[in-house]
Amino acid sequence: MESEDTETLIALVASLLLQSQQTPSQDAIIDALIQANGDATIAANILLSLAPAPQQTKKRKSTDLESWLKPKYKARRKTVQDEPVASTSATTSKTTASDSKANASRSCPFYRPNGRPPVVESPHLTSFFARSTDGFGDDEAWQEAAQYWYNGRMTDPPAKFPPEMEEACKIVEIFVNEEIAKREKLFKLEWTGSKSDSLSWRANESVGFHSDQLTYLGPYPTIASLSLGTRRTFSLREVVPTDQAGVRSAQTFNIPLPHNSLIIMHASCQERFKHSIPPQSAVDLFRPTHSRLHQGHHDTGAEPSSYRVNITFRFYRPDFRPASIPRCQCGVPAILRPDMKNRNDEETDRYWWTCYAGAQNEGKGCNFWKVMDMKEEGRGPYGGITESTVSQAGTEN
Ligand SMILES: O=C(O)CCC(=O)C(=O)O
Ligand SMILES: [Fe+2]
Repeated sequence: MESEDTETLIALVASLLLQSQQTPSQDAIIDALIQANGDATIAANILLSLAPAPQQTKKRKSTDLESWLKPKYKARRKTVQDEPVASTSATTSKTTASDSKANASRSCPFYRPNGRPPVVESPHLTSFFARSTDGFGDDEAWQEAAQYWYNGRMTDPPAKFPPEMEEACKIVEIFVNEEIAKREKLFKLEWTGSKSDSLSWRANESVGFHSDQLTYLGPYPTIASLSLGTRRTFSLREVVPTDQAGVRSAQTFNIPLPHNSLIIMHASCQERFKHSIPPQSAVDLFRPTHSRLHQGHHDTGAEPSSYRVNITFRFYRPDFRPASIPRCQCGVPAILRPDMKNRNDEETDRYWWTCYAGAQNEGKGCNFWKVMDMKEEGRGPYGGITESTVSQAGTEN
């Protein structure tokens, strides 16, 4: 029994119950499996014999779970795929954006992810905005790309930047480009300017350790992230390459993000670090300096609150335009991830295109996996945005 995979057992019990149209909670299934000593058929029968009554979810002592299932159960819930490498890849700053930007975000539609995302546990509300037809001229391809924001799930077209966000975006762009210009080291694969085509808005409790997917951003992106409201901590953890694993351990940097601060994840941050907003049992209440009244919404006044809004600015690169993104057998755009564990220098960097459909299908995707070949795929050139590209990216209708 111990050799059985917990996930498989749970899935087996659930499938045995399909006919009965019973959908017991995962805890109830685990409970029944414990009672049945790991036999899925017996566990299913136990659940079937229980009327849909409260006993069904009755929990055993946690020590049972601890001793028998917890290690595997925990692994399933693990929020990271790789283990924790080094360089200074992020800068923070107080921004000049005013509190009114928070007001703007309150009018946004939002999406609450259903259930538990399989890779990153992130209890937050999130919404995505795309800059009005800023997708390089005439097509709305970037709008389509943005539709896959929610864990690979196709959604309605994203909202366009409201005027307040457009204003905030322009302030952030100037600031980010000044910071990029100050940096001495430029990676060969990085772009030397940044223009934001998309905004994602999150009202967070926490976000698990992850590196942002590079699908439409390409390698070595610059990502700027504005924090409004309650101060939280931004954790940055190195991913130590496999060949250095025994030699040094991962470093974690904890960076406070007070209200109205901007953190810039510079080129190489997504390749070498994972970031998170860890859960906090106690937070300092944010005391707004003025009323947060917004048209059509309940006036929350200037009451202290534990609310935090994060607005992330991303530049969708033209050489990663949606039409050029490979689709897997599931018909969903593949996602681009760096090989974080096997990178020692830029020359040997590798990126993978992989199936993302599983994020919406209980982990069941296809086996699509392909190393990105920048040359063959016609991507680049890198090392800078030409003047004409900048102005093209900046075209607004
Ligand atoms: O809330 C934050 O500051 C981080 C959000 C984040 O990591 C993301 O949107 O990818
Ligand atoms: Fe992120």
